Amino acid sequence: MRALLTLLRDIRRLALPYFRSEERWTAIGLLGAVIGLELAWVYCTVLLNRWNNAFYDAIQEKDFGAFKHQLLIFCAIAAGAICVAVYQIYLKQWLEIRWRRWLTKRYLEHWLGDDTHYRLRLSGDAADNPDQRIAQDVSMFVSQTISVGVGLLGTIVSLTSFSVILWGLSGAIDLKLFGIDMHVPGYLFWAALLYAALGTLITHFIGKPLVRLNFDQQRYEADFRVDMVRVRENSEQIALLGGEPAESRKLEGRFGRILDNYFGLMKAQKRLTWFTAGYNQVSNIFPYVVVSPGYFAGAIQLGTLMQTGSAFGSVQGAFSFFISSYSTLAEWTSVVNRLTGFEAAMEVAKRDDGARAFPHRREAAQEAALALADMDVRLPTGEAIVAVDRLSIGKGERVLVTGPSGGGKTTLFRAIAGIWPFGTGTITLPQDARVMILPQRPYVPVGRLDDALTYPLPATDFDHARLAEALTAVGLEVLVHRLEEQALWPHILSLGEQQRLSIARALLEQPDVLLLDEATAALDEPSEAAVYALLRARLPQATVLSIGHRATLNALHDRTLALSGTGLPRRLVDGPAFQPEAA
Ligand SMILES: Nc1ncnc2c1ncn2[C@@H]1O[C@H](COP(=O)(O)OP(=O)(O)OP(=O)(O)O)[C@@H](O)[C@H]1O
Repeated sequence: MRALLTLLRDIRRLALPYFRSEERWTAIGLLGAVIGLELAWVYCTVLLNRWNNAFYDAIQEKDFGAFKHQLLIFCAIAAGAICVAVYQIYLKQWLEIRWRRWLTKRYLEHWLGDDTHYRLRLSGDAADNPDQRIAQDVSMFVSQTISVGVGLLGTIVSLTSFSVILWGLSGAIDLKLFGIDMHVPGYLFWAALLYAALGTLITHFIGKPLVRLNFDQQRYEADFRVDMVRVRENSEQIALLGGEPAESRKLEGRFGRILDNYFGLMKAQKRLTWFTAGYNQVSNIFPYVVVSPGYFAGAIQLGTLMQTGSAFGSVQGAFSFFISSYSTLAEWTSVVNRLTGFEAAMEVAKRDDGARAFPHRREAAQEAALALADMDVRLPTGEAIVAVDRLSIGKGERVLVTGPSGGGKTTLFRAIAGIWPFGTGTITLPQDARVMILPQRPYVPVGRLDDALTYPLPATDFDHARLAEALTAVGLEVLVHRLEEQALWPHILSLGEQQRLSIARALLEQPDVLLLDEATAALDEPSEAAVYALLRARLPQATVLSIGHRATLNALHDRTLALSGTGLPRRLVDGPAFQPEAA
């Protein structure tokens, strides 16, 4: 019961925001229309039920005139029912796609805002496969919420209408139970209720494992898909390393989980279908078995038998809503659980953001380009890896940061760039200073080269001549005529070319603080020196902090910082470049 209440609360929390959003009037209007059409559908079935009585009476009486008249009435009811069915599906789909558009946009904003996507990755497996949550779960949630919600409403209305009809058609019955004489009015209604309640209990008992199995199935499918995308993205490395057998083993393992779970699903579904299919078959005949004694005793006409049978079927069918929709409900429950988990994980990631460990203070009167104070950079496990007591770097200064591999240099840069949340301390920058970080392996999006060059700004923000000039300055003049070409640039460009491209990006963006994390490591030494000379010439005001291991970098910088000490945390101090001990 507690689980049901939690589920209902989760559904409400996921569904309500759309109906309170700026689109609320269209949303409410569409929902109202869909509900109205559902009620119209129930009304058609009530009319058909009444029609049953007159139609079968006409047959029994061999009254051809009445028979023809009833056929005409049937055509009118059927025409109405067809229109209702067509427009209900159409408007339902309309509501679905609008709701999905709104919810997808909202999730994308949450996921991509405040570095949440990165923080979710840092926090591990809290929300597996966000892509699947946004692409598939949102769609399933919307369509299933509408169909289950409207279906449930239709069922309740249908139940009420047919219960009244059935109660009116059904006489009272006198029973002797446990030696007590009982007078049961509307006994057919109670018979339908008992029949359906028993069925529902058994269905729930048999079908319970489906919720978990559906949840896992979606997760395993997504893991399998993501691993294949990784193979595609790293196909060159895999081919070079001859990693195909390893990948194949891994993918087969992933698929094995899908398979095992699917077998579980099949077995659970089979068990459930044994019961529900049998139940549905019995349901076709059960009402007539219950009502027929009255007919054979001559108490009721054929028309009344047919109408009562159909009303009984409708009441029992409505009571059995749970049975007929169990698989959908199970799937819906797992979708709701996945989306709730995703929202909760994003909330946690954002809450970390609220208590951001490294507040970036912006001060108008700040003299230094970058000041670090009392910093304690930590790993997600809480272990401190880098400490900075007090450090001030002047405008235009070129600083080389050195230290042992794995010492925490990149992590320190992440903290300065504002994306690393673990640790304490203060980072102070001038009011409008722009910070840009260039990693060793730059992100080069697929698409047009000019968009890749100016990423994340659109290429249209720059004129062609400027882009061509930036490319030429970094030695990529051969690419100038391909600026508008769409291609898989991350696979086409060598790592050195990608590093040059990202230097060109920095020339265009003109940051105040430029962090180079081994951003020129793929270039030969003279080319690297040329790039640093270019940066000095083109960005003379920019403060440049570089991480690098080459001794030649010393001469290209004004100052050197080193991570000192052997134990953790290592302290960042002014001093000679870190020298690895000879092995
Ligand atoms: N997301 C993360 N989760 C857990 N540990 C991490 C994460 N990122 C980095 N680390 C760990 O932090 C330590 C420092 O890593 P970092 O990349 O900052 O080192 P580095 O000094 O830049 O190394 P290198 O010179 O080899 O590039 C490493 O032990 C690394 O495994």
